[in-house]
Amino acid sequence: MKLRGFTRLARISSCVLKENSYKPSLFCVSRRYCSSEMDLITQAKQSAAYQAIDNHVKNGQALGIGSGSTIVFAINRLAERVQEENLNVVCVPTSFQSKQLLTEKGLAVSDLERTPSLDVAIDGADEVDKDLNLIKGGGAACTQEKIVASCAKYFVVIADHRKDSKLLGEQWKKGVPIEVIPMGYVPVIRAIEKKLGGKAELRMGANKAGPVVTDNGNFILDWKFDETKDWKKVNMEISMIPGVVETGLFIDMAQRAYFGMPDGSVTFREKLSRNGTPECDESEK
Ligand SMILES: O=C[C@H](O)[C@H](O)[C@H](O)COP(=O)(O)O
Repeated sequence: MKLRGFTRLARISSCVLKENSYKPSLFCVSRRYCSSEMDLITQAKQSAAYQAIDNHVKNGQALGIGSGSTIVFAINRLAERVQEENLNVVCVPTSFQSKQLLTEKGLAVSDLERTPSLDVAIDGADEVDKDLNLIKGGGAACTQEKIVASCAKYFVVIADHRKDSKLLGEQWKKGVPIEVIPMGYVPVIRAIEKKLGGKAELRMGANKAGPVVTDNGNFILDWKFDETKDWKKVNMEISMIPGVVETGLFIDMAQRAYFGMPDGSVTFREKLSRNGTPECDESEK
């Protein structure tokens, strides 16, 4: 299978996940995409974002577009491709931020009322574990991001190398973001700490007095946990607490994650189906 000019490398078919990479020396991914003023992390974000847009976006698609600093590069690249290749794509944003960026770039914006079924969703992450489970919500956008990702046939994550972990919590030390209804935030904190231990805190605004308010008018808790968890169970337990709107745990949702590396290469990890073949993004064929 060809990935926009790059040959897919050998499969590790006995594993549930496949690791692969685009080397800068062979493929010049980031050399093509990066400018010298950028620092290495910024370059890594851009390389991953560009690779994902180049591999997964095709004419006629409906796309879910995530939020955060990495997605900015994906939107830039998408706008370039739409203009250069005259692509007809429609984008469903996951936040005010991504809606505004898409609008500024002149890209067609839709919503889940008009476009409830998406071909591909692309989004950043705060951490990605070896099984492609994610922590998201560092920018308080996890609820809309999870809804949009759940509407996509294929969900792609883009991140710099710092986000790549074996286990959740290894790199990301700020805890699991949890969106809550404002009047219930204290009982939710108490319930989480009683059931699961750790410490949950109300996220406070940086340049605003008082708490961070999400695009949905809610608050965000950041739950710092003590040890590695059964994340599927934890996610369900937290979701059951009255007052919880959504968690930033994205369990078993992502099919592929691209990581921009400090040397300019891009690696990816993808989920394989039971017979050892990748869970395909149909548009990639
Ligand atoms: O709420 C924010 C989102 O989940 C972001 O996708 C996540 O925080 C990653 O953001 P960034 O690309 O800025 O690291």
